[in-house]
Amino acid sequence: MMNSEAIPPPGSGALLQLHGIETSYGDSKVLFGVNLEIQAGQCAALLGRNGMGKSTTVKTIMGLQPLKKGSITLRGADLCRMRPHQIAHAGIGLVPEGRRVFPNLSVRENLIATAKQAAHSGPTWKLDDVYAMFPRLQERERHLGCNLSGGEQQMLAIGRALMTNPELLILDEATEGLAPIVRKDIWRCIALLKSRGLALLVIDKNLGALMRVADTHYILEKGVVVWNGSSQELSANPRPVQDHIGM
Ligand SMILES: Nc1ncnc2c1ncn2[C@@H]1O[C@H](COP(=O)(O)OP(=O)(O)OP(=O)(O)O)[C@@H](O)[C@H]1O
Repeated sequence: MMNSEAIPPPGSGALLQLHGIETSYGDSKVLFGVNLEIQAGQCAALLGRNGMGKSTTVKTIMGLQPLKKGSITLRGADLCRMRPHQIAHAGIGLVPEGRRVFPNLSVRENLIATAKQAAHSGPTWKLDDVYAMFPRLQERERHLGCNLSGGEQQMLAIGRALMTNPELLILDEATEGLAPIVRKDIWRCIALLKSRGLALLVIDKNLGALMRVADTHYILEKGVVVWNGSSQELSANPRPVQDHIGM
């Protein structure tokens, strides 16, 4: 197990590195020095009870919430002064909580709207690749985003993020509110993405599924990483989950 103080300083070779990040909403501080890192091609899980700062961490990474203190680097490049579209361009794709597909665009238009060239040399995603992963989206190609089921919207949100050709994909509660069979499909897709070399940061309530796919886990409590370690460490000793998440 590594505790959060053991995270090396910026520029240590990780794909994504958060070092001591602090974020507030107005006067109310929510993140108190979060340390986290993800290696290329690895999957990290961000765990914690409701309101502990998981989505705020994601919003801060994406430049959607201003960083008060600390540093965020992608392959050593400083993201702190970048705007959200520049961060996306640098190689981070986001599947946001609540999906947020464009309701008045068709499936195809939603996918094409975010398409861009990869900023890296890894495998790239085109429309046909997304359709191969989610045949249902091809069947519904001409339907508007607002007319899709929750599961189809989630597939579209993932497909849209993949069309930006990220090196790191962040999924915030991607299986929330979906039927079990659709959830299974989303987990299958997450495992496939990992096997294709994409790095992932996943927030989800399903610890069992996370244990199967994640290499490392970070537990957030009141805006601080209180434990981090591997799936093996967590299965050998589930105490941190009992203590900090209550599962
Ligand atoms: N836009 C906002 N304005 C003010 N406070 C906010 C805002 N968004 C979140 N917060 C507060 O920040 C804290 C962390 O919220 P956050 O959404 O990051 O938690 P979370 O761990 O993702 O939980 P959840 O699973 O409920 O989304 C909470 O106390 C929340 O009430």
